Amino acid sequence: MAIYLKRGATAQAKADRDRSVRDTVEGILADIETRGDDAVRDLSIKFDKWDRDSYRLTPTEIQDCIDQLSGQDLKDIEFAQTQVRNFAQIQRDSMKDVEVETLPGVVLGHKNLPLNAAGCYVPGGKYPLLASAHMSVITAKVAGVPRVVTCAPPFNGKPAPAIVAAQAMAGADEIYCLGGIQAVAAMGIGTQSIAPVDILVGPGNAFVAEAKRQLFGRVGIDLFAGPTETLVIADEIGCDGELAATDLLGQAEHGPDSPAILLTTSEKLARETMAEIDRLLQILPTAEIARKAWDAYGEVIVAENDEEMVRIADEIASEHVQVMTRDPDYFLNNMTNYGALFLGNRTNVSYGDKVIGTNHTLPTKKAARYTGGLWVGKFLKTCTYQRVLTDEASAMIGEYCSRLCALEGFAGHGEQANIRVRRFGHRDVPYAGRAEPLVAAE
Ligand SMILES: NC(=O)c1ccc[n+]([C@@H]2O[C@H](COP(=O)([O-])OP(=O)(O)OC[C@H]3O[C@@H](n4cnc5c(N)ncnc54)[C@H](O)[C@@H]3O)[C@@H](O)[C@H]2O)c1
Ligand SMILES: [Zn+2]
Repeated sequence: MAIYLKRGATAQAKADRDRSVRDTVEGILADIETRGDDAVRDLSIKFDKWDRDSYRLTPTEIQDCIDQLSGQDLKDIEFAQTQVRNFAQIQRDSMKDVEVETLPGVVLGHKNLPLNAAGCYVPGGKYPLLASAHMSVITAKVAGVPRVVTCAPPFNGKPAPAIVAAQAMAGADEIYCLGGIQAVAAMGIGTQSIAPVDILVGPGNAFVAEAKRQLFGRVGIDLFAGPTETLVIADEIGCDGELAATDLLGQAEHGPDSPAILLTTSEKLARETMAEIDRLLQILPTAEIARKAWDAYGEVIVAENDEEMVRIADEIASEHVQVMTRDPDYFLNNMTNYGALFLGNRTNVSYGDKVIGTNHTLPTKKAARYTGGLWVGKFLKTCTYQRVLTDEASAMIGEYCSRLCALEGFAGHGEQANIRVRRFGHRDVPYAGRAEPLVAAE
C-alpha cells in the first residue's frame, strides 16, 4: 500500500473552485453573445486594463514586435518552430486517406479534410508563453487550415513582442491582442469585427479552459487544457533529490493552481526531494508562485513497486509524466493514462514545453483518460464516403438493408432500399423486402 508523505487540495476545495470559475465564465459568455465587440472591450479593460479601437494588430505593429527581438531570439524561435513543424508534418504524413472495395462492387473511403478556420489561444497572463504559438498555429497550418486566428493577452500593458513574433513567424493570418474569456469567446462566438472560427485550441488558465469547454458543441475544441500538472515517477537509480525537486518546481511555477506530484518507490528519495524543494524555494526567482502551488497541490507518494506506480499514475492521469527510474520503458509499455511521457533523466517537461518538437498543449484534470494532446489530427476531420459500382452490389446490400429497416420499423428507410432492389436486382434473387412500389390505398 502506498504511503502519502504529503497530500494536495481536497476534492471539495477543487470542486468549489471549479464552480466559481464556471459561474464567472457563464456570465461573460452571455454578455459577449448579446453585446459583441462592446462587451469584449469592457472585459478587456476590466481584466487586462487594455483598451483599443481594434484589438487586431496591424502589419506595422507586428513588424515592430519582431524588430524588438535580438537575432539570437529570432534564431531560437525559428529552431523551436522547425522542430514542431517537422514532427507535425511526420504525424500528418502518418494519416492516410483510404479507399477500399470492402465487398465486390462496394467502395468505402475516408478523407482527412482540414477545418476552414482555427482560433489559437496563446496564454500570456503570468508569462508571455510564446511556445504556445508554435504549438497551435504551426500545427494548424501543417494540417492545411486556411484561416488561422490567434489571440494573446497584453503583457505589461502592451502586446508581448516575443509572442507576436512567434505568432507571425508561425504563419497566423489574423493576430489579436486579447486575453482570457473575452478572447476565446470573440473567436468562438464571433463579434461584429471577428468572424467566428470552427475550432478553438490552445492552453490557458482555468478561465480559458472553462470558456472553451462551455463553447464546445457550438465550435470544436482541441481538448481540456487547463492549469499545468506534472507527475515525476522516480527511483534511486534513475533520479536524485535535486533532479526530482527541480523538475517538480519547474512546472509548479506555471501558476498557483498547478499540481506537482512525486511518485517513488524510495522513501529516502522522497524525503531528499522534499528537503531540496524547501531549499530551492528560497532561491528560485519564481518561488512565490511555485510555493503556492506546492503548498496547495503538491503531493509525495511512496509506492511499493513499479507495478503499483503504474496503477497510481494511471489513476492520476497527469498531463505530464516524467519517468526517471531504472527502466523507463516499463512505464511506456504499461501506462495508459498520460498527456505526454518524458522517458529517462536526459529529457524533461521543459524540453517538451519549449523546443523539442512534441506538442505542449496537453490534457489536464484527468482528460488524459480519453484524449492525447493537441496534434495535427485535431485540425482534420476524417470524413467518409461511399459508392456502389454494380447493380448486383446495390441489390445485395439493399436486401439486407430492407430487412434490417423492417426490424427497426423504419418504413421510409426500408423504401430507400426497396426501390433500388426493384431497379437493380435480378428477378431470380430471393428477396424478403417489398417487391412492388408503394401505392396510395384505394
Ligand atoms: N495544459 C496545457 O497544455 C498548458 C500548457 C501551457 C500552459 N498552461 C497553463 O496556461 C495557464 C496560463 O495562465 P495565465 O493566467 O498566465 O494566462 P492566460 O492567458 O491563460 O490568462 C490570462 C487572462 O485571464 C483573464 N483573467 C484573469 N483573472 C481573471 C478573473 N478573475 N476572471 C476572469 N478572467 C480573468 C484575463 O483576461 C487575462 O488576460 C497556466 O495555468 C498554465 O499552467 C497549460
Ligand atoms: Zn511547463
